[in-house]
Amino acid sequence: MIPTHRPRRNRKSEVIRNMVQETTLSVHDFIYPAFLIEGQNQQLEIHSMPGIHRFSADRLIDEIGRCVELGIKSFAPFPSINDGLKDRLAKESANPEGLYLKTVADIKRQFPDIVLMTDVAMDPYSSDGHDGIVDADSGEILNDASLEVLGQMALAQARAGADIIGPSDMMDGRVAWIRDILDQNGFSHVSIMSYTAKYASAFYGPFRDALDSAPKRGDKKTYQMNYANRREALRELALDEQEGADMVMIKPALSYLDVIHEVRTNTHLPVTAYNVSGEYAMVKSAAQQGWLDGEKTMMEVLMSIKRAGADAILTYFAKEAAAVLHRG
Ligand SMILES: NCc1[nH]cc(CCC(=O)O)c1CC(=O)O
Ligand SMILES: [Mg+2]
Repeated sequence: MIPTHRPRRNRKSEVIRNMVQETTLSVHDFIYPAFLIEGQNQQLEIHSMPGIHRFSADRLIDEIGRCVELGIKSFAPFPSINDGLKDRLAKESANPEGLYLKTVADIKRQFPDIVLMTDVAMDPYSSDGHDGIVDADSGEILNDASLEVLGQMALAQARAGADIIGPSDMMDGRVAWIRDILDQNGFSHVSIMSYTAKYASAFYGPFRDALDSAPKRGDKKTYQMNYANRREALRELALDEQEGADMVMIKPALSYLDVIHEVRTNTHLPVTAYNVSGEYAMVKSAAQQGWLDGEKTMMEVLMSIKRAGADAILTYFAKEAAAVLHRG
């Protein structure tokens, strides 16, 4: 029997393959997460994230300059805060003279046209290493008391020049709370990209190493989602839409492509995905062993996240992938 249908005809040359390609990847899709530390002229590689560094502010500004040359225009900085500045209420998070907010303001002064997305969560500044306030007796993460802290943090970030506020804390009601505080204070132009479906994931390990932000006791399962659940992501989506999120995010990305797809088909908002530290580490470590082609795997990973339905991707691969895209 001779086949009457031959899908292979649409794959017979590179030109035809490109003609019928359904999904594309561009440097505009990337948001580059970056790690900030105290000091001057510091650039320390993160052991579990080969090729990714923790930069002092001056070096981070140089790094952003290099990325801008490659066409990357969106950045998500995260601070590593000295232990002496951490406390139960994460007070340092709203200090306009602190490392994070001063650097955010500096970056915006140097690069007024880039987009800076700042992180709202207590963990980098919390002596408990949690995203919300920990009740000293019960160990419970206090939702509504945390909103006060998160709201002030978001407002301070907007004052420092943030373009997008990225609440990664998973407290209930924080999108509406932050939206209200921003609007009341003249920041109605500042966007919110909600970490809408953020799962309690082992893939955050290298990030917590980089920032020394792991929980001191317990885990994050009472606020981050159970990775067995997909419908719950749609409930979080409906709430974030109602509360005024401008964009929604799924995190992590690779083990959650079904969630990305589901969210994509259930919202008109832009959908983003966070290709997290552990996902980066997996590819890098296998590539270092010579077990995978690192570059090809990277491009396949990023394309798959777009194919699942993401409009943009937070990824540690941004710089490397931009170089590949430039090469063509
Ligand atoms: N607010 C915490 C936060 N913000 C971003 C990440 C992880 C990102 C990554 O792994 O790349 C985490 C870790 C966590 O929830 O413990
Ligand atoms: Mg929520």
